[in-house]
Amino acid sequence: MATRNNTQNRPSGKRRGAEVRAAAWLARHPGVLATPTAVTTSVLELGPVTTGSVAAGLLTAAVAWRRIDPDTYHRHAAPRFRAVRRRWTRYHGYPWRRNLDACELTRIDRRTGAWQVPRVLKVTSPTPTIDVVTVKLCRGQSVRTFQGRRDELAAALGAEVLAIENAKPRVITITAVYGNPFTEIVPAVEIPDEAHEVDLTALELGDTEHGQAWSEPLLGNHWLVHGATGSGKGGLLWNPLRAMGPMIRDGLVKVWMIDPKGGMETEQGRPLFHRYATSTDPNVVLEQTGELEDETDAMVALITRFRDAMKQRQELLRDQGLRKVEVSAETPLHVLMIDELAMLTALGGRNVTYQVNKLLGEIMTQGRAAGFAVCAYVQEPTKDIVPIRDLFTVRICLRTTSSDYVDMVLGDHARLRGAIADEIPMTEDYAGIGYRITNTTRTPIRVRAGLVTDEDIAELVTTCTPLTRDDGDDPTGVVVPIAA
Ligand SMILES: Nc1ncnc2c1ncn2[C@@H]1O[C@H](COP(=O)(O)OP(=O)(O)OP(=O)(O)O)[C@@H](O)[C@H]1O
Repeated sequence: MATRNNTQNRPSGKRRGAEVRAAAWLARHPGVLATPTAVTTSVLELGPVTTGSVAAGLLTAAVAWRRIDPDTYHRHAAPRFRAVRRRWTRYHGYPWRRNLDACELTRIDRRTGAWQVPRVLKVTSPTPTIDVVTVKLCRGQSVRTFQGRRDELAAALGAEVLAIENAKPRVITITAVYGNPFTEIVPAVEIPDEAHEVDLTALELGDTEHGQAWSEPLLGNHWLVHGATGSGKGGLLWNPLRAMGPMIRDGLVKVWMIDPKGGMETEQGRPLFHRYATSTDPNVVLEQTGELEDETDAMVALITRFRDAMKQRQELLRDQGLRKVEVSAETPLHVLMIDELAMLTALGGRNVTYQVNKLLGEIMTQGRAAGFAVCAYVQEPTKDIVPIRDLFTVRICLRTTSSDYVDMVLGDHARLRGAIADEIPMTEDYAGIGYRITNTTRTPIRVRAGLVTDEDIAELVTTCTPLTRDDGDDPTGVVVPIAA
């Protein structure tokens, strides 16, 4: 019985007629028919002059949009124009068939003898150097067929690197990266002269691959920065400090720095910090009560104090009937920076892990309106290390060691949309390069942080060390580490 059914369901071995195939193709590409039809109708009905004027008007509008507001143009219009152009020039017709054939990714149907070419369903082009191509496989192919020919296909397409993933049954996405848009080092961001020039809702960090300034909001946000060792996380610690330097100097921003990696990265900036704790410097642990027994306690104590300060601020706002803080010398923005959160949450022991996660959860759920922000830097973004991951509102993914980490940091399907941070080469030419996701369109954008040298940090310390020091006398007698 089964055999008979199989025989009945088997394809007849005959190809569909050419006119049926042409109709199916047109149904899949309605624009091919609709565009010339619309143009012809317009010429016949309105005349060539009016049609030409409308076309010229649309072109002028696009050019004007690009000139007047390049940000929104690059976010909304450019990816669409680019995707259409690339679809028809790179991923269609003869060039596409020839490339796949050269890589042995086409098939000959053994019954009909028809040449089968995996069909492009969709092309998106989130950035000028990244295309994401959704492809329907031929029967008998799998994602592994393509993954096995990845290098050959990259070479045939002229791409630097490809990432190939399953999207759904018999459908894959090919993310093609065409070169490094950052051929030159981006310098450290400028330190503004005065506090009023600082915009806490758009702190500059470097460049986007569109050649524009890359900024992120800190006020009302929490940052998660992920990158493998040597990926350039330092730039995302120092550039924001430079961008808000005058506010630190004038006491409008207070930075609480925790460096569980022994202070190698942050020691140079110590005079800038309102509070400071490292894992190795016993001098920063002042024990008045004898409660602080080791460096880890000092770091946990510092987070506790940060939380307490937030609670006090909440009370103040409640008393004043305010729901949100206005940054001022009386109510500054407090920023807790933790360089390598894993040292506290994964490696600090069960008690420390529990305390730190609880404190951070409390701070991050309640601190935004009160003017308390957290910036955490991690090499591994798994749930063990960052269980409170979803509370971070700004996330940046530099070079990473695992493809799984990309979605953990940037959100579901970020890698499918083109953020292949795991394919960023492990060389210094690519340090500081990573991806962020735009909140409006959810498309990934490649960014590069400014390179902050020791001289740049020294300049920051010289020009922006706070004018007055608040040594933080604590009525409880627990003295947390004090900078400088
Ligand atoms: N934005 C950048 N542009 C160019 N080169 C950079 C940039 N950032 C860092 N680098 C280079 O990469 C090296 C490593 O950077 P960095 O120390 O910031 O990495 P990291 O991610 O903090 O590493 P780790 O986690 O091991 O401390 C630096 O010494 C510098 O030469």
